[in-house]
Amino acid sequence: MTFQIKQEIASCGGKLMKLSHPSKKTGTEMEVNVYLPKQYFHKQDQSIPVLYYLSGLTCSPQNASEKAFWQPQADKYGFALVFPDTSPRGEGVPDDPEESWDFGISASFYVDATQEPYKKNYQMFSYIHDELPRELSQFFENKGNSKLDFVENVAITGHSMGGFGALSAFLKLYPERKYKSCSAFAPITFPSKVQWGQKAFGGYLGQEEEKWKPYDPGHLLKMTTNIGSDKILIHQGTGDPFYKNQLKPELLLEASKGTSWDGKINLNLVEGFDHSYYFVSTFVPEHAEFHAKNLGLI
Ligand SMILES: N[C@@H](CCC(=O)N[C@@H](CSC=O)C(=O)NCC(=O)O)C(=O)O
Repeated sequence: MTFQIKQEIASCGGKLMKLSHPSKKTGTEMEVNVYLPKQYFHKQDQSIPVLYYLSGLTCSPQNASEKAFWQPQADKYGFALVFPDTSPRGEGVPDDPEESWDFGISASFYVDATQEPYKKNYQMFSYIHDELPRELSQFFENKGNSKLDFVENVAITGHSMGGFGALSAFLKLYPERKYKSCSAFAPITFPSKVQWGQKAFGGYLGQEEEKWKPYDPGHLLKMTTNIGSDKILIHQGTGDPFYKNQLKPELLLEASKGTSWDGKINLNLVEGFDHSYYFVSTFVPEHAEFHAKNLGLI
């Protein structure tokens, strides 16, 4: 299995690679964008770490590649970026029976579905955190002057549904500390408690709430122990139309009380910002610095 290079675009000091590959996990062709920072093009002594960015509902790998302005930050610190897709797509992939944008295609919630008809293709957790990093490592091995580390020295972030995906994966895989750091922009923080999450978890995982807990940051905080000084960085705009009914970061803080994550969630409520990429791009430099520190770049 390998990647097809759909497009290579010079961007900032590096290059954005638009790739696609057949995924065993989803049974579909998956698109993914990878930004190679300027450091990649000059021989490095150490492997270049990778930041994974998970996008929100309705997105493809293009939204953040075009509008989040991560690329100058990747060049500044020397990390690569991976922008995966938000769901499987294509012929035969089941979508939302209600034809809404909050479930189905481009709304996978990054879980491994257990329910019909979704379980065949919606294996996004395994795809993103296992298959994709392995495949990217193989593809980039022995290419270019520098090594890229897609597996070990990695961090994760995301926006909205993708913010949830980042928190969920960080905490779910925390015992092995797969991701060195996690941040999120306007994430869905406690999906079991809000309509978007209940619909998605119900559809992909079934109606039994117990089955939702292993993906829900609000529960995962209680199921995994912070081993030291790890912090989670979150920004949330107060002018975001989804803030009070779907995102609810205060619920996550409440859930962290009395756990090893108490005081470790750095929630920044930012006055007036909405849910758009104007908001995301404003705070990308702060998140980039946070991850660069945790990836040992500064
Ligand atoms: N189409 C919807 C709006 C959908 C939306 O706001 N999507 C966000 C993520 S929401 C949570 O996951 C997004 O990132 N959109 C892409 C973009 O480029 O802004 C509506 O009609 O309200």
